[in-house]
Formats: sequence, structure tokens, C-alpha cells
Amino acid sequence: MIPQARAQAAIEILDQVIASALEDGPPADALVSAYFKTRRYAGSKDRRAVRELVFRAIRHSAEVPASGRAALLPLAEELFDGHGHGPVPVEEGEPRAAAGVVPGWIVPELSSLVGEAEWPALIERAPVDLRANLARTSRDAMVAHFGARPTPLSPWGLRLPSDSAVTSDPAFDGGLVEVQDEGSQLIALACDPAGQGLMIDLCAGAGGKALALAAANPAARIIACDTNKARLMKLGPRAERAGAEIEWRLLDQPREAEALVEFQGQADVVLVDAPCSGSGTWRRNPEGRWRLTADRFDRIAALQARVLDLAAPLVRPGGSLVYAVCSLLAREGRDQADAFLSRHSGFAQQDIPMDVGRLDGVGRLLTPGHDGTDGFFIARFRAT
Ligand SMILES: C[S@@+](CC[C@H](N)C(=O)[O-])C[C@H]1O[C@@H](n2cnc3c(N)ncnc32)[C@H](O)[C@@H]1O
Repeated sequence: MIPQARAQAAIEILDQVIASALEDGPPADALVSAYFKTRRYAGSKDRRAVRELVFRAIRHSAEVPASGRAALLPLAEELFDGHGHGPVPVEEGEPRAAAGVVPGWIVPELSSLVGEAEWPALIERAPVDLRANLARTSRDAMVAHFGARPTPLSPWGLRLPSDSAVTSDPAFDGGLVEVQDEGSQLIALACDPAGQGLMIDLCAGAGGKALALAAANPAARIIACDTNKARLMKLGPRAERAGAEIEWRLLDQPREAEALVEFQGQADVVLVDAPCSGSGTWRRNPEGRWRLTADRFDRIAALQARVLDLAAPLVRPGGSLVYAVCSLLAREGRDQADAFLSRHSGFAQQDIPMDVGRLDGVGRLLTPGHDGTDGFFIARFRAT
């Protein structure tokens, strides 16, 4: 493919990415792969180049662009010359996406800790972080195996350059490592897993945090819950690979509590890794900025409060509730934590057992710019 044809392909994919973001459809990565499934003439170099153009255009624009053409125009205007199968020449006054990091309507929602100097880091390409499965190996062994650097904050982590391929490595197949951002590892560490008996991961998804808890304390009873069956079903093969024993419960919204009756007042730790805006992971999913709307944000914030209220009765007296979101928005972080404490007089703020990130209300905020991790808010509460 000549460069102009690659640009046209990127425009067509970007049109799909924009539509998908507005309809909450598949992510950009999946759309790029699907596009090339039916275009066998494109070689691997073409695919890589088009993918790179698509993601550069997504990173460039904070607001939803008017079209794929408008998204790519500011980055590759020289290719808009009508040559071959390339984009037709630019017309005067044609829309072009403005450069930006944070969508205008989200700026007032950001935690006050995330100043403009930190914004570029929110969309910089992220490294690949792995968590060594300490139930089976040591971090040093995995650092040597991958030629990686140890992560500075998590004692379980190792860091590889962006786009490193690890899932075909024998150490991954053998369950010695999992792909997990250092910030996510710190959430599991915030549960202080060593020595806990019963830990419930209430929003377990595909079990990333539950697996980290199991690796840190193989003797613990760990229950992974979620309302999304497809996600939860991914946990089984991952746990098998890691040699971890994790029970699971599929919850039925809005009757989640019914499946949890046996655990009322029993858990040493309940982790609520709540559904959120994902604003802390824009560096991995830059089109997440185009997916969030004010309505969706309201619904997510209401769901976070509901899941926290669901978690509270499960904690035994003296036990802990750990709340985490991969978000940099105050409503999901410090405000949500404050509101929880005002609704639940039986809980008090508890320090996280490590000095990471910055204090943000009763919790701590980790950011790509300050901590080199994905962005997370983490708070811990003790049941009195
Ligand atoms: C941030 S993700 C969890 C990621 C996961 N802990 C991990 O480490 O990979 C939030 C999860 O909450 C789940 N969820 C949404 N509503 C829920 C509810 N009412 N009860 C429990 N889980 C819920 C979503 O399906 C989603 O998998």
C-alpha cells in the first residue's frame, strides 16, 4: 500500500472508531483487526503503519472528531493529494480535529491534583507491566528472564517497553507472570492480603486483582464476583495457569445481595474495584475520552455508590473495605469516598499500608505523571 492508501484506510477505521465510541461498541484495537481481516492484500508493515496512524489520530484529539478525515487531517495533510486510493484533496474550511488531552467538559471534574503540566502523561504510550506470581517464582527471576526493570512502587512488578509481546512467552503460559499495571498491583497491596482469611473481590471482572490477592496469600479464601458472566468466565483459565484457587459468584443485578447472603459480616477484606470512567487509563485506551458522556458519567457514579453499599454489610467488624477506581475524576474518587463515610457511620477512614501517590481527601491518587502508573484513586475503610 502506498502512504496515501494507508491514510485512506486509517480514515475509514477512524470513522468506525468514532461511531463505535458514540454507540459504546467495540474498542479501536478490535476495529483495526476486523478491518484487515477482509483486506488480505495489506501486509504486516501496512497494518502496523495504519494502526499507528489510527492511534496517533485518537491520541491527538480530546473531543470527538467530526469524522475520520477530520481526525487524520492535522497529522498527515501531505497525504491528502488525491493520489492512487488516497484521500481526496483538502477543501477550504474543512473541519480538522484540534489537538487536546482532556475533553472540555471533563476538565472541571478532574481531581485538583492533576494540574495541566501532568496532562501530556495521560495519553503517552504506557509501558507493559507484569506481576510476578510470587506463589510460583520470584520477581528477580522474572526480571532476569524478561530483561526487564523492577517497578519502583510494587514489590511484585516488572516493566517492559510499550508494545512488548509477552503472552507467547513460556513464563506467561506457565503462570509465572500476569500482565498487570503497577497501579493495579498497588490496589491488591492496599488490601494488605498477607494474613487475611476471607477476601471478596466484588467487581472482579476477569479477576486481575483476585489473582494478585491469591498470589500474595495462597492460603486465603478468595471469592470473585461480577455481574458480567463473559468477564468472570475468563478467570477460570487464568487461575488455572497461575495455580490459584479462587471461588466465583455470578451476581444478578439488581439482586446482587442474594448471592452474597452467606458472607454477611464475614469478610476480612472486601475489594470494590468499581466500574468507572476509565479516565486513569486513557494512555492505554485513548478513545475512552470519546466514549464518556455526562449521562454515562452520572450512571457510573450512581452505580459506584450502589456497589459500595452492597459491599459494606459483607465486612466483618474490624475488617476492611478497599475502594478503587481507575479514574482521576473527583466525583468517582474523593467525593465518592466522602459520601460513603457519610452514609455509613460504622466505617472509618483507614490508611493504605504503603506510602504511594498523593493524599486526595480520605484516599490516595496515583497518576501517570506523578507515579508512572495508570491513574487510580484508592481508599480504605475499617468497619468499627
Ligand atoms: C473496573 S472493572 C473490574 C476490573 C477487575 N477488578 C480487574 O482487576 O480486572 C469493574 C467491574 O465491575 C463490574 N460490575 C458492574 N456492576 C456491578 C455490580 N452491580 N456488582 C458487581 N460488579 C459489577 C463490571 O462488570 C466490571 O467487570
